Order: sequence, then C-alpha cells, then structure tokens
Amino acid sequence: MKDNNILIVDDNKGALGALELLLQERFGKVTCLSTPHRIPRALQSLEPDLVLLDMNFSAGQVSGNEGLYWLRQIRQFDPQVPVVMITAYGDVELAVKALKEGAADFVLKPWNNEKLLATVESSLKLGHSRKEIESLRKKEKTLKREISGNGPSLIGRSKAMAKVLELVDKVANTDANVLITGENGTGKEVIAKEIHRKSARSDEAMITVDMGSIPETLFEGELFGHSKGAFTDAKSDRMGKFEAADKGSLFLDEIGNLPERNQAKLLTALQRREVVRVGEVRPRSVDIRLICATNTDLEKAVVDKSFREDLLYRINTIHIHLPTLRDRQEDIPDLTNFFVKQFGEKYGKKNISVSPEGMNALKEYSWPGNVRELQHTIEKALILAESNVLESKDFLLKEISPSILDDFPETIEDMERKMISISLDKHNGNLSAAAKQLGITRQTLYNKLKKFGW
Ligand SMILES: Nc1ncnc2c1ncn2[C@@H]1O[C@H](COP(=O)(O)OP(=O)(O)OP(=O)(O)O)[C@@H](O)[C@H]1O
Repeated sequence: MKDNNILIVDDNKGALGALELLLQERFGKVTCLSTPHRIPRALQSLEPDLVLLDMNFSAGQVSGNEGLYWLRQIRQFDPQVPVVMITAYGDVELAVKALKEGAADFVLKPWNNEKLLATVESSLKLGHSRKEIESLRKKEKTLKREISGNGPSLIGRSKAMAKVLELVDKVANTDANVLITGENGTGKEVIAKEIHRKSARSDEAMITVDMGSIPETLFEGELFGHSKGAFTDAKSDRMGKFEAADKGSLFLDEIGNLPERNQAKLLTALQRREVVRVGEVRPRSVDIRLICATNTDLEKAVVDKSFREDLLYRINTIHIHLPTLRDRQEDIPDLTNFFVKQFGEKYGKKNISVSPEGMNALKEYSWPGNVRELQHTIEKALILAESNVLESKDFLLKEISPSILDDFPETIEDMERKMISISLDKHNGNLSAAAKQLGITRQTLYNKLKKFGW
C-alpha cells in the first residue's frame, strides 16, 4: 500500500504534522491542508485516493456542520474517493450523520495509531474497489456496444425499405417480440441490430444465437446455462444466452431450424420469462426483448407440423418482411457506392468508382443472394480491379440462361433442397465438404437434411 495519494485537511497544525508522519511511512504520498477552502483545487490537482477530513474548522465550532459541508463538496466532485472524518468532538449521532452522507469511516481524536492505520487501510481498499467497479462498468458498456454492433450502416431509400424502416421506428421502443423474415442476405440481422440500437435497451447487449448451429443436445446448456458438474464438460457454472441478454435484446437467427423438442423448451422460457440452468432447479428471471429471424415460411412449417403454432404466435407479435434486392433496385446504386467505399478503405483503393454502364448491369442482375451477394461481388471486383472505374465485366455476374429458368425452383425451400442435393452429389455425400461449399455449418446442414426427411 505504498503508492497512495492521501489528502489530510485539519486546522490543527500539530495534528497535521503527526498524521503526515504516521501515514506517509505506510501509504505513500501525503498532502496537508490547514484550511478547507483549498480542497477543490487540491482534489483537481492531486486526485487523492483518500481524504482525511476534520469536522470543525472555525474557532468555537463543535457541531461538525463544516465537516459535513466539505464532505458533500468532495463527494460531488469525486463520488468514488473515500472520506474518513476525524474530530475531537465526535459523538455517535454525528458519526451516523457523516456515514449517511457517504463518509467511508469515522475516527475520534485523540486517535489510537494502530486503529487509525487500520481504518485508513480498509478505506483505501474500499476506494480502490469502487474505482475498479467504475472502470469495469465502463468496459462492460463498451463491450456491450461492440457486441451489438456500432451502426448505423443501414442503406435503403427505396419505397419498400422506407416502409420497413417506418415499422422499425414504431416497434423499436416497445418490448414487442419481432419476427423478421426474408430471403438469405436481405439484411435481417442488420434490421435486428437497428431495432436494438433504437430501443431503450441500446446500452445493453444484443446477444445473437444462430439456432441452426447449436447441436440439439447442447441447446439447453447454451441458451439457459448450466451449473458446474451438470454434465461431463461442465467444468464451471456458466450463464446461458438468455441471461447474457438480460435487460438487452436476444436475437434468435434461423429460428425455423430449431428442432421440435427444443421448440417446446424455448416456448416455456419465453412464456415464463425465466430460465432454469441445467443442473439447477431454481428458476432465474430474465428481462429480454426477443427478436427472431428466418428465411423459411413458418406458416407453412406450422401446416407441415414441423413448427409449433403456439411458438409462432409467441414470437411474431410484430412481423417485418424484408423485400428482396430485385424488388428494390433503387437501392442498388447506394448500396454499391457504400460497399465500394467500405472495401476501398479496407484494400487501400480509395479512388474507385463504378461506370454508368457498370451500375446498369448491377441494377439489372437478379441477385438471388441479395445484399450479401452484392457485397461479395463488389469486394471481388475491387480486389481484382485494374483500373479506377469498374465496368460490368469486372463484376463477373453469372447470367441465368432461360433453360435454367425453366427448371428453376419455385420456393426458397425447393432451392435449398436442390442446392444441398447438388452439393452432396458433388462431394460424394461428404457432409463437411458440402457444408463448407454451401457456406453453412455442418450442424445446420444436418438439421436441414433432417427437416427434409433425407
Ligand atoms: N440495408 C443494408 N445496408 C448495408 N448493408 C447491408 C444492408 N442489408 C444487408 N447488408 C449487409 O449484407 C450482409 C448480409 O446481411 P444480413 O446478415 O443482415 O442478412 P440476413 O438476411 O440476416 O442473412 P441470412 O439469412 O443469411 O442470415 C451483411 O454483411 C450486411 O452488413
């Protein structure tokens, strides 16, 4: 405890000298003030770790009111710094008053050296803990913002997107459950982040869970947490995603991929707004705002009996459907310029632009992979670009031939089946290789195969 900075304020010069000698040997630097009026300046210049404050300064004053006044001033300037009150006229009532006003402790004159040193030491520890808590809180806040994404990088001035954004504004500040649907890559996660960012919960985290990538047996542990020893790998207590999202938002992506057994467990947690960690019996309350997303037709899944109707009603209080990129061609130039700038900075190619002919080609393309495909197309074009102006040939767009269109799947689900089947054929049934090529996890592929009954 040698590197502390202590401020002593006492009008009695004898007491000041004795305290200085006693404290500097044990705790580090000590600064003495014989008049309280210099306290504000000293707090600013010294940033003390502790203040030892006399209660009476003016001659004849024994009420302790002066000390209480300066205690308030100090706490206003720095609420974390511990203040130990010291007086010759202390009584229990005055001590209680000072403690109520936020003093860390109270010492009577004449003091007992050992007792005083112990009081100062424990008050210093209290001050250090307060500072640590304060800095951890700040760190936590920054991390939560980092986890939730910093926004706003949401591009979309088309009529279709204006409607979506209007709905986002209306629901953001409510706690209504929101279901976001739309094809792959239309920006469902971007919209979920926007809802969170505009909500009163934006200081807390938005925790994202990809429901398709959690193995069926690990679902409860991942979402609800587990206690130490609940299963072989549970080496310590762990909170689940629900608890981590407490006071913030929980974003369940790919909710359509949730196996039936776990749909019931999720529904129970949502209805009760509480979770029970695996290995425990005591429920823990959670205060979350639920946002779900899917590219599957959940109404159809309900008819097919692969998705619970009661769960669908629970999650879709508000339904936001995202238009495909081909249904909002007006957004293509803004999105293109946004990605050109973003990747231009990333790859050190800042003067790149797109020719009018190139922009037309981008607008006319059908974008089956939506905004994500546009993003990847621009990134590739920028990396390979040999001139500063990108032409249509630079985008390597794959035009779909009419014969392919004849055989084109009618629904996204049909397309998924087809893509999975082609990929499995290509990789001789090797799930890992097919999943890698399709850009999904092996577990998601496995869940889809199960869903299709393959
Ligand atoms: N309106 C937008 N403005 C800027 N970037 C966008 C917009 N929409 C989508 N993106 C970008 O496109 C990519 C895909 O978006 P996102 O992951 O939100 O789509 P998704 O619908 O959730 O996809 P999936 O169904 O595959 O999970 C992301 O990199 C995202 O930043």
